[in-house]
Order: sequence, then structure tokens, then C-alpha cells
Amino acid sequence: MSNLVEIRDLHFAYGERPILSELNMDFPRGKVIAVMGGSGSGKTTVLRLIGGQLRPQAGQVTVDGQVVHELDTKAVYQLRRKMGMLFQHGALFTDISVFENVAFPLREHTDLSEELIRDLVLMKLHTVGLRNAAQLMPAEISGGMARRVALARSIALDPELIMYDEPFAGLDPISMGMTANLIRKLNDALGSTTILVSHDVHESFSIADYVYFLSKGAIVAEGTPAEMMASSDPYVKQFVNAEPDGPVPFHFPGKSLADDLGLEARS
Ligand SMILES: Nc1ncnc2c1ncn2[C@@H]1O[C@H](COP(=O)(O)OP(=O)(O)OP(=O)(O)O)[C@@H](O)[C@H]1O
Repeated sequence: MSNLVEIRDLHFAYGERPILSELNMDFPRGKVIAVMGGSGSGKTTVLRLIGGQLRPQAGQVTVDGQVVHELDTKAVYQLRRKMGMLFQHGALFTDISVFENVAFPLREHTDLSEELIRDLVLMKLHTVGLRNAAQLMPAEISGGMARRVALARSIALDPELIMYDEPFAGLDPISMGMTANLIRKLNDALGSTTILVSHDVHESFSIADYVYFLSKGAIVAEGTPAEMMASSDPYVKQFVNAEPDGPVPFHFPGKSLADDLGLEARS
């Protein structure tokens, strides 16, 4: 099967509140797919449904041919071993070294010897350029370096699927570019599939093979970064050009200001 992950007719609500509706998405093997959209559009919810942390009300997510919500706890746990996740603000454990942070998933999920763990951790740190920082504590490294350590930790188990939730948040432009390049490099080196949730157009377009735009829990546009750059769709244009107002309104919908201030509408 050429798609590692497939989403079909997916509906999801938090209680009474619908979040995703009629969602269909494909994530082909070996590719970097960006999922973009404004705040609250449902991007993180999609990742949590793929990871089996949430159950859909209808439709399904298939990962490597398995319908995620039909798996029992043990099978979900096994499936998650094939996934590397770097969640929003996915912080490092502050009381252990850089080395131990990357070793953590290996100790948690495998019974590899100490010697093998050491080699694997150093190789992962080498890939992100931080082998020589292995013995430092998180407080001794910069924010950009910490993000690279978190990347190394998310690929510790050589995942087939890597999911990043806002990996560029809070980084300076140089660290952002470095992180983006690493995401692409790690994907290609591991032969994995990457889902990149971000609202950073520049960095995402520079490394993605394909882009989905999500708005209010539905896909409003999709295509290659080049197609998206050339798109005349108002939503895509607003996003790509970072326009403050457009189909995505600046104001949260509700009462007008006049109503709130108790002002009579003048005829
Ligand atoms: N546990 C929860 N219970 C109820 N509502 C939730 C819960 N988690 C998220 N939501 C709501 O679901 C909607 C989608 O949230 P989600 O985190 O998927 O959006 P997002 O696109 O990732 O946004 P952001 O970019 O701001 O992280 C939001 O309106 C949010 O308030």
C-alpha cells in the first residue's frame, strides 16, 4: 500500500462540539506532508486520532493497514512504537542530561544493552549535530538546540511515521531553518513518513511534498507547495500572505461591538 496513513470520512467531536467532519487525507510513504491551518482548526486533533489517543465518532484512520480505533490497548501500544511524536512545546526532561533524554524511549520500549543504547543515542545526536553536547543538561543548551535534542528523541526508535506538532514554535529564524532541514533530512535518512503540523508557511513549504489546509475541521485546499503558492483560493492566499483578515476572521464570532457596548444601531 502506497499510503502509510489514510483518513476516511472521519468525524470527531469533543462531547457535543463537532471538530472534524467528512475528513479524507492521504499520507504516502516516504513523503513529508504538511497540515496547515489557523488556530483551533483541528490539526492537533488529527494527530491525536492517528496516534490512537482519541476515537472518532465515524469514519476511520488506517495506519500501515490497521484501523487504529479497532485495535486493543496492546496493539495500539505496539503501533505507537512505530511512531515518533514531537508534540507542541514537547519539552525535554530538565533533570536528566541530553544523552538520557534521547535514551529515554529506548529504555522505555526496548531491552537493548547499555552499550547498544549508548551507540544509538550518540548516532542520533550526531545526526542533529549535538553528539558533543550529550553530557550537558537541558538548562545548559539554547532553545534551538533543545528542539534538536527533542527531534533526536522522537526518532530514537527509527519510527516509520514521525509526527511534529508546531516544531518551529518559539524558534529564531536560523534555528527554524535548521529544524526544517533536519525534519526533511531525518525523514529521508530513515525512509519514514512525516506529518508536519505547522502554521509557518515559509518553513513548511520549503520541505513539504504536499500540503493540506484545514479550516473548521475540513480540508479547504490541498496540493504541492508550488500549487499552493500559485493558488487563487482566498483562504490559501490569506494564509500564504499572512493577511490579518479574510475568510479567517480576526474577531471570534459572536455579538457585535455595538451590542456589547449597549449602543443602539443608528438608522
Ligand atoms: N480536550 C478538549 N476538550 C474540548 N475541546 C477541545 C479539547 N482539545 C481541543 N479542543 C478544541 O478543539 C478545537 C480544535 O483543537 P486543535 O488543538 O485540534 O486545534 P489546532 O488546529 O491544533 O490549533 P492550534 O494551532 O491552536 O494548536 C479547538 O477549538 C479546541 O478548543
